[in-house]
Amino acid sequence: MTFPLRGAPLLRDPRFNKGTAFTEEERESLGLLGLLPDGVDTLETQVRRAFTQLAEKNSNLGKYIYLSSLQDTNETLFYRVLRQAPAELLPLVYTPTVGEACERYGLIMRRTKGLYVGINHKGRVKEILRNWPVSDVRFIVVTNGNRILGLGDLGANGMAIPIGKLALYTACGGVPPEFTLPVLIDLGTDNSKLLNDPLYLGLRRPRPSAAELDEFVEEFVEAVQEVFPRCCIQFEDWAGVDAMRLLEKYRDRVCCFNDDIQGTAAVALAGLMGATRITGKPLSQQRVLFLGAGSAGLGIAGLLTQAMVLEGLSLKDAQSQIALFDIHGLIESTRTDLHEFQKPYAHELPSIKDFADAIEMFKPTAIVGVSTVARAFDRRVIEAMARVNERPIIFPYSNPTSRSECTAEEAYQWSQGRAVFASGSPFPPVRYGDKTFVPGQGNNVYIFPAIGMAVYATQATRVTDEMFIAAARGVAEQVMQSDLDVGLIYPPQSELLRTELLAATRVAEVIYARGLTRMPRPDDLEALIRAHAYIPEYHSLG
Ligand SMILES: NC(=O)C1=CN([C@@H]2O[C@H](COP(=O)(O)OP(=O)(O)OC[C@H]3O[C@@H](n4cnc5c(N)ncnc54)[C@H](OP(=O)(O)O)[C@@H]3O)[C@@H](O)[C@H]2O)C=CC1
Ligand SMILES: CC(=O)C(=O)O
Ligand SMILES: [Mg+2]
Repeated sequence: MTFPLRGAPLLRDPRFNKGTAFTEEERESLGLLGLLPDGVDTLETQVRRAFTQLAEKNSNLGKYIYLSSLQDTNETLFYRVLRQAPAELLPLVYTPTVGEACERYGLIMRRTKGLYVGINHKGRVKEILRNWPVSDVRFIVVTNGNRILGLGDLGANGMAIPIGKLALYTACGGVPPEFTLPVLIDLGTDNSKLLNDPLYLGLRRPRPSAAELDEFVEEFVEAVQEVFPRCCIQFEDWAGVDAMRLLEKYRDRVCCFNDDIQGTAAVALAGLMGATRITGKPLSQQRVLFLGAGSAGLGIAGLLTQAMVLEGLSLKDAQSQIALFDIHGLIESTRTDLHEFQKPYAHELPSIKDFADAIEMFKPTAIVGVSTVARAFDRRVIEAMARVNERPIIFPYSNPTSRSECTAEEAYQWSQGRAVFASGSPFPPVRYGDKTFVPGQGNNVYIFPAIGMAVYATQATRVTDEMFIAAARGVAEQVMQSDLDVGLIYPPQSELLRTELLAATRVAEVIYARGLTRMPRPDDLEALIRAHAYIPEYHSLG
């Protein structure tokens, strides 16, 4: 059978385009003569050229735009480049640079990617989904742009987040890119700066009520079930209250998960598992104080208590070892402004308005920053942690870097090199005394691609918390003593694909054990996962 695409349209198709790597024979048979310079490159030469071009861009946003254009032009080359240097390129296609890309999306836009599902097209969502050129979509990452990283409401500019997350499904989890679809549910924005920006590309209307939001999301979820029946939906960067409500509504009804709640929970759990190997205290003896009590905080608290229960604690005891502190102070039993999902952690504690005071009172072994508030872990906070712990666990998880609750340098300096540290966005190694610490990145990027791969390879029908615990264990088990020796509590990012394929295997074990797929169980799950992993290489099209 002859290949259906030819000539210029083939060069414009990122999935099949090889650019200068089309062979002489392919150029003859596919109508490409004269459309390319004479030289025939190997993929390796193209990779070398791409890295050289990338190095010539003198800002991170410039590098982001370059990589985004590469994705639009030649998908194989794009993923080959990402796979070659994940640790170096993740900060460009993902946090922190993706945050800057979202803030300036109207300006940097070249070619559109993904689907925009606008509330102005209510009643027509199926029609919009059918406009997507692929009929077998397996993964949608969907945001409404209302809580983009820690940057707040960025409206339709939030599209860069699903695009970035799905690129990582492929780069770090091995999910073939043709099965992925980034979606922006455009409900308008309350961000007046965007509404007044002539280059803003989203719907210019205020955000709807929660009831209207729910009704439109219901139409979307129903439409996905009909148009893409094998699709798993990943909710991403919704405002906390919406995120919690939608997850509760859909988690048992369709194949879906919320990355900010469940993915973040699993990466925090993996981090704590790594930290226990340094501090010598098991999970069941950890006391965790959160700054921020939204989707990420409550997600982590929930999964952590489940993991503590698996270590033998009662649910009540596990919950008593967790406390949350939000914009109004410590969450405690006399507070009358709490959401239902916060109440299990509203213990009989004094009313405290200062985070460092809360540390002195609660004596946590770990603090987790999911508040979006830059520098909230100040010197007093870190020193308080260092006073009540020999090895204080400090996790400033807010993204991007500009929202991090502290830097790695601050955590190590103010704790005299005793902190066990990981942050949502990356920090370079820190020298303290005669030791160099390598800060880990406590980011759900260690988890969602692994969940995606496991769901894809097994055709799972649901995503459960138990699968996230398995993913966390799968990541934690790959941390080497040599990593811990330099303070690194996650596997190195240079090995992300290998790490996530193994974590995916652990998740697949749960999927089969719980009957969450109708597929027969193969003997070798690791081989199943490996066989499904996308490899960025050219195939003969002649
Ligand atoms: N590292 C990772 O993998 C991940 C990191 N994150 C990051 O975590 C952060 C929060 O995300 P998420 O939980 O989804 O967001 P939410 O909006 O759901 O929650 C934010 C929470 O922080 C609280 N908060 C705001 N200001 C303060 C303050 N000054 N002091 C104390 N608490 C405050 C909010 O209180 P109130 O509601 O009362 O305003 C709310 O409880 C973001 O920066 C995000 O990028 C999220 C997911 C994954
Ligand atoms: C990492 C992530 O999902 C967030 O910051 O929202
Ligand atoms: Mg997120």
